[in-house]
Amino acid sequence: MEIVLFKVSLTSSIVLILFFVWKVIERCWVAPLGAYRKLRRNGLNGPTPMFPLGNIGEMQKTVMSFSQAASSPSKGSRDQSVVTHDIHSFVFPFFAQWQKLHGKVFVYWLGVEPFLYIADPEFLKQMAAGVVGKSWGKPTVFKNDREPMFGNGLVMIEGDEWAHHRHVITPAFSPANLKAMSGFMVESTTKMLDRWAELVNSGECEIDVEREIIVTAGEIIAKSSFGISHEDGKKVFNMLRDMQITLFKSNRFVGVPFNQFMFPKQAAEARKLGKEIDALLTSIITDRKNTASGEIDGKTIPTTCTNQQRDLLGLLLEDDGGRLGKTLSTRELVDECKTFFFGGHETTALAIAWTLLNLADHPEWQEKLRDEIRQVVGDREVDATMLPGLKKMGWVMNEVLRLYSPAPNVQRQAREDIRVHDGVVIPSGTNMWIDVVGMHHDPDLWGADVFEFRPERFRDDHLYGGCKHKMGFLPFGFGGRMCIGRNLMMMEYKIVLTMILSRFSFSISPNYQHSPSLMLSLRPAHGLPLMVHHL
Ligand code: HEM
Repeated sequence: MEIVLFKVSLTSSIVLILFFVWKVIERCWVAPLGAYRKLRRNGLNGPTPMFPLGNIGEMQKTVMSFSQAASSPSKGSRDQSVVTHDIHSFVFPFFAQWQKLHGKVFVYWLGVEPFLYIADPEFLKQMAAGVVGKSWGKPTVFKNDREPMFGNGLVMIEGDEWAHHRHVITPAFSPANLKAMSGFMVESTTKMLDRWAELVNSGECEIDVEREIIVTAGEIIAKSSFGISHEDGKKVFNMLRDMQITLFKSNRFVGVPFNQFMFPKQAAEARKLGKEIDALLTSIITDRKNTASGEIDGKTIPTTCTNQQRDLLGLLLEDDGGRLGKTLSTRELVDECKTFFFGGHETTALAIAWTLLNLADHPEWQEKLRDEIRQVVGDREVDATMLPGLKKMGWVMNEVLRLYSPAPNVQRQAREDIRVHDGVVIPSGTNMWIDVVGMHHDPDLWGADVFEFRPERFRDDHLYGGCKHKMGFLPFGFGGRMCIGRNLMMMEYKIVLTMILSRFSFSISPNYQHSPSLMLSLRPAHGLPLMVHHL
């Protein structure tokens, strides 16, 4: 009997081990090889991958040799004190190199995941023509990787679920609703500028404006999203930032099978932070829901207290005959609040920070914007109604979003086969990496002055800045999945910049090193120290 039992358990263990080995082989070689052959049959080629790492090894080597060349004092090296806008080969050296060999559309591999690289707006136009918003997917590898940040929020969900969330959330971002948030922006910016004034008065004129503005934008988005009190806001903000840093440290091998086991400490830390953040947001949302329903612990509360706050969460909770926020569960609202935070604060802050760098480099544009502010705002406190009058500021914003797009790429996944043109079909499951920085710095699209800071290119063509192709300027993405927060961003950008320019002038600090780098967003690798002076 014992021998029989032993044989049965031995056989099941062997079967289990064989099954596991087969799964590994299938995941690491068979499935990727099948996808690789299918892509080649469809005329989509690129650098040769080495499974299971794909092209990650080559990418890391290119980055290393590029950084060594950039830091070497030999002839031809890059002077980091000079603000050159020719940054594509600096931010994505491997894409710049592969473009030379394979053109503006090719396939590369992150681990066992194929990515279709696209920097050709005409190809993008043809590809996107027949795909509606809810038919786009998001790369599964990033969904897993960024789950603690975005959960099942709008950035990550797909299909009917995405259509439902987008439909519920869109009205909250209407210009009329956003107007109520300008007060948060003025309040937090005043606090930041008072701090700058103290520093300057005490003789400390060098300020890392990137750090300062990221903190302020975090505070603004926390207030605009969930309207929480300063202390709660700070707590959620710090936890969300810690999580972002933890996740960034552990995402070097995205797409490589079992990569989640490579950084167990960071993964556990992110999970722990994720749970704490979710618990705090859940309690905030539950309180707000109870307040909205007019009941706390079964007791009716006075109607004067049930008026929802005019922040995004309040707008999503507003009862509109059962059509709006009531249809999002607390869990879904938690994920959307996290999504607004991560999708909204760093991108907006970086747009402002890169603008300050460019204005520091072009004092004549500081003056032009100050003149405009004097005419449009005068001595009054800036508010949302004045912003459309700040036209030149709009050109500057677009030019900065072109040269230093805080979202340097757009990521999508084909949920079904997509026919681009005769002979080229993108197979279902293929991920897409649309290289926004590549297109924004392409002389074929922008002409010989592509690397110059020339906001006036948006004077004559305020939507596309004279780009030769309408899909060549994509700071907020494209189609039905385009950024939902762009109006909020524009409002914050203009309010914060108006307030800074009205109180201070600035120039580039001798300690600034120009190194735009990819850290989820496009950031200055060594901060952004400017010399700040009272006007
Ligand atoms: C300079 C500032 C910003 C930039 C450059 C930016 C850029 C982008 C880009 C490129 C996308 C992807 C679009 C696509 O797939 O086609 C996106 C999506 C999104 N953004 Fe923004 N964004 C900014 C500010 C904001 C703000 C302030 C918020 C909200 C508070 C926000 C919330 C979102 C959300 C929720 C999505 C997902 C939309 C969807 O898939 O339906 N963004 N953004």
